[in-house]
Amino acid sequence: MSHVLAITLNPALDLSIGVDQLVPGTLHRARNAATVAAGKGHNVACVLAALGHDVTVAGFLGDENDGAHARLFAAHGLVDRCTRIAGATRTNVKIGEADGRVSDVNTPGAIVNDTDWQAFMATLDDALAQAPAAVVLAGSLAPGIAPARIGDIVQRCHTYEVPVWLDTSGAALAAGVAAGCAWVKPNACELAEWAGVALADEAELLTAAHDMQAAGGAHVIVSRGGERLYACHAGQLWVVTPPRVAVANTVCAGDSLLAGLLHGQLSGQATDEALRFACALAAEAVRHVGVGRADAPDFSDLQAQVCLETTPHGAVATAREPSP
Ligand SMILES: O=P(O)(O)OC[C@H]1O[C@](O)(CO)[C@@H](O)[C@@H]1O
Repeated sequence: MSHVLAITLNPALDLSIGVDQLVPGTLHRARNAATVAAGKGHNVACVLAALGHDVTVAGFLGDENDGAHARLFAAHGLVDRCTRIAGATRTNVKIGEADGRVSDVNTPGAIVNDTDWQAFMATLDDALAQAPAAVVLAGSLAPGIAPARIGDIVQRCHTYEVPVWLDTSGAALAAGVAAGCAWVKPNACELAEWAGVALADEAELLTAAHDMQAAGGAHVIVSRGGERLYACHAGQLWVVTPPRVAVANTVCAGDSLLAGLLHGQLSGQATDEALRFACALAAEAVRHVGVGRADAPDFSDLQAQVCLETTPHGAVATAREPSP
């Protein structure tokens, strides 16, 4: 198995609250509530560790409340290289309704100053010198981190010849793509924001994905919630239809997808096999709070239910609905 460095520049404590139905402006009595240590890179790290990889985590954690993250890292055997900063790691609120819909309120996070940044970059150099097989750079930027710094991280990874898997949004996504990443995982909204246009249909979405490849994302996978997703990889367009599952909580689906795909690549799986595994892992994740589990008893069935189609890049406009 491989060694991976997972970077989360703005981690969070996720406070998940279950209500029957969210009615803005009214009092809700929650059915349940739980707080877990999270953040996109950390979630990816947990999945990869469960799949047998050796994972180091880096980024920032507030020194006032790092206990939950430290316990998470210990429980998953993650090597903790996170830079402690003054203040508290943010809490993000996830309100889940009985029908599986989730409303997210993601807060800004503790401020990262220049000294914190220099400390982080020194740690990054150290971690890259250990020759990880890949770097995952995922999530939003904490206040104080300029988007251009994503480009600095990617460049530093190039110096050590380590491929970067990027999952972020807005100006940080643009900076990361421009610096050149191995894989980029925008969702459809993030891709539209990057392209600067509303993506009215599938053809426009695929054009934007190919533009992202041309701009520096060598391979691009576009996630679309429970709908079929698209992967532009090695001259092919892959159209992947997920299995239908009862949706309980969608929060970690994208992180599970990215981790599953990276696991497939690191394990030498063929593209179709890796996409099938990743898509099944994302579907498994939405059945409960938290990341997808490949040890779920019906995981092979989920994999078998993933529908894959492929066409050459030139045929993007004709990507079809899967056969019934
Ligand atoms: O960094 P962002 O984009 O605010 O996203 C953070 C959120 O994303 C998640 O990692 C899920 O993808 C949550 O655990 C977390 O609250």
